[in-house]
Amino acid sequence: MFDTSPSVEPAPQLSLEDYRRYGRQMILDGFGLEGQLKLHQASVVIVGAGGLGCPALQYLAAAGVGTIGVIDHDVVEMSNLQRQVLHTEARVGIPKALSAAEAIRQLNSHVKVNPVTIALTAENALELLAPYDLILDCTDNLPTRYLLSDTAVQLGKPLVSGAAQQFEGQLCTYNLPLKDDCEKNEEARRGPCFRCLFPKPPAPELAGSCEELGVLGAVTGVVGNLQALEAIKILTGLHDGKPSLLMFSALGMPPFRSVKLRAKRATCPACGIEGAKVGKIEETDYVAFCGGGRPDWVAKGLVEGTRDSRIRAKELKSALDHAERRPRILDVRSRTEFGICHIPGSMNVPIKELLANPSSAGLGAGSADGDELYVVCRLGNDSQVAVDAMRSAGKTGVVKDLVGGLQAWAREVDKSFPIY
Ligand SMILES: Nc1ncnc2c1ncn2[C@@H]1O[C@H](COP(=O)(O)OP(=O)(O)OP(=O)(O)O)[C@@H](O)[C@H]1O
Repeated sequence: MFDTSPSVEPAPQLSLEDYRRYGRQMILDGFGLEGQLKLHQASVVIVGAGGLGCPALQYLAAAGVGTIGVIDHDVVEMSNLQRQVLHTEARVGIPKALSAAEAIRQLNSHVKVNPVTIALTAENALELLAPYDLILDCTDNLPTRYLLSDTAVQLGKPLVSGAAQQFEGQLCTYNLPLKDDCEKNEEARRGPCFRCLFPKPPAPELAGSCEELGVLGAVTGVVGNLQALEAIKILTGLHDGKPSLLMFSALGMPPFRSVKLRAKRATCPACGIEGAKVGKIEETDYVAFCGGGRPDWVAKGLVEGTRDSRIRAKELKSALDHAERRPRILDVRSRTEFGICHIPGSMNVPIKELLANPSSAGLGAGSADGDELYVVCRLGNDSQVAVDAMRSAGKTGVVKDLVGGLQAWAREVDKSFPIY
């Protein structure tokens, strides 16, 4: 017997153009019209429109995710174009969130894009992330990673986190809704959070940045694409709901390895059953918690109360030209680097030596403890660590570090300065 009763047609909610555009993925087993409609109704927020965020955004927009938020406080620079594939030469200097939004509109005008051009901080994270179903961590610093994880736990949302450096990358979804778990408790039905895996941040000297260590653009492309794929699988129900940590090494054979993750840590202060009240972690100073150099959204003075310990390149130039008593400059790079180039009249105390004895640093011949002292390095990270150490060791008077280091000096003050 054939079933001759009329089939119940789903109310068509996609336009004819949508069927043409998304047909190749809609014919996949397990995806179908239903999968496309789920993407259509979904909202995803991407924090960081850099090396990971650009490919992730591109594939999520192309796949037809209905609403996409893009949060990034930085502007496009020429050195970004090697891997941040949504930005262009013509958009150097404009905010990355706006540049990415423009690229997405050109790719898929049906996607609703919400660009946000300020940094995600403990003060605004709940408000900025709450409207979305799923969060992508495409950032490059530990304070933001802990902040995103804690906020995702608090909001009960999955966090697809990517990382890439040099030839290597990592992918993990935190707070993943589990499928093969019959626990009744909603909180227990989620996978581990970032704090479960990394209860303590690594020592600052072990957490290098792409700016310092380099990264191959295609590596961020691989990880960013995997983040988009993971998000699509979760949103359409194709994900197996088993948390794992995927490691990628471009030079390894095989290049991919993955480890299964166990349940969340019972004692995790963010999400563990025995921890503090779930999702109610009290952390607010994520930068202090992680130690080390401040991320650029703090360093550039984008957060209240951080400006007074820093000086910009043009201000330093003016202080050197006009001060009655010439301020001293302390260069904390290695002796080799100092030998290549330095601002005339600078003293050199390499950062390691300075940290071993911060109380006497900066006191060159003929100087007094209260003199103005400006600390410089190549990029503006070690100089912050130096200033913090000197202050903690009781140094008084004006002690500031140069924002963006000698690279900023070469960019903004002395174009012929031979910084490498
Ligand atoms: N708290 C934050 N809020 C918003 N965006 C963030 C935050 N932390 C980092 N980001 C953004 O994440 C992105 C990380 O991408 P990536 O490391 O490729 O870029 P980059 O910082 O421009 O690189 P480089 O360090 O080489 O200059 C950056 O665009 C950065 O501005």
